[in-house]
Amino acid sequence: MTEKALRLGTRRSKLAMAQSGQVADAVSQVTGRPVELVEITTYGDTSREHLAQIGGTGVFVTALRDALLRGEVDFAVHSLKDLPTAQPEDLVLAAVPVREDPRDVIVARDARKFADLPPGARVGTGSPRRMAQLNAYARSHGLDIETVPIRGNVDTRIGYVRSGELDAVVLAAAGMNRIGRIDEVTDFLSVDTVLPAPGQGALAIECAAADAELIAVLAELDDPFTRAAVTAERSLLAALEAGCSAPVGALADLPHADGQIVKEMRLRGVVGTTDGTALVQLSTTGPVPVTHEEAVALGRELAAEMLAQGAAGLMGERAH
Ligand SMILES: NCc1[nH]cc(CCC(=O)O)c1CC(=O)O
Repeated sequence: MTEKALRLGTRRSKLAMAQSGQVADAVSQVTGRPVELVEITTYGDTSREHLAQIGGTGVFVTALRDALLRGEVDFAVHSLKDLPTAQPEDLVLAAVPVREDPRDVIVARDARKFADLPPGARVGTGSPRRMAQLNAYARSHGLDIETVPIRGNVDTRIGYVRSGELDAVVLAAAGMNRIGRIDEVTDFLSVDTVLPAPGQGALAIECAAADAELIAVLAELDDPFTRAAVTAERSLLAALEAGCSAPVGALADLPHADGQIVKEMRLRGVVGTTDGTALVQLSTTGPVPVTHEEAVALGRELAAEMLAQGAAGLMGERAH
């Protein structure tokens, strides 16, 4: 007797296929059912226009969500940092698995560290958040670098370094890990230097709100701490009224996790101008949130403090 396969909708990119494959294995384990990958092409995969012009990374998500809503697939896996903060009514985040390394990394020529890049170094990134923080660090440490806007998948981005067109590119550690290319990283950027995007390194497993049976099994893959952390980070992003391409970094973690039981969660947030001349960076701590509402409140609280310090003015036209 063969059980009917669960259908997992996925984008075709190397990163999407890698993370969908890993989740497929985990779901197979907990459900005892085979999982079949269903490839879905999104507008973001075929368009060459700059992401900002086609409405941010949300475009990657829309086609998957449409397939879920039409019942063509049973569930989908997203990079949490690419998910818009508004949750569609008929879909639920059934699981947020344990987060991987949230840091940004660089892949640089001659195995360079960020702080050792030669004068005039050209550093590729299409992310205003990365530009703002790298330029701010460079200014305060007397580093002479130029950030260069690029887009494209991981292969394309690393290709700019291999061809000599750029001295370094910035990527997410989690993505490099998932596609098996972590060995090519030449420097892991401390979160004290560059706060990651809200939700970076975490995955979201989404399915139809009506599919109670599937929701119940997917819940086994949920990590409550990761979920609380990314909820606080995304609440901050939403309360700043910023989109996924805004220059906003956020990370919720445990302040002193060295072997002790920690009851406090720290939420850090940053907003800045892409040239790095102005940054608003603040943090707050609260009891480890046990409810969704507590995590949301922590994010809102920090956003209010950041707005009081002029955060809105630094986000420019990207604020909406
Ligand atoms: N914006 C694309 C994207 N979405 C998620 C990841 C990496 C994996 C993750 O952060 O979970 C990446 C690539 C990158 O930023 O280098």
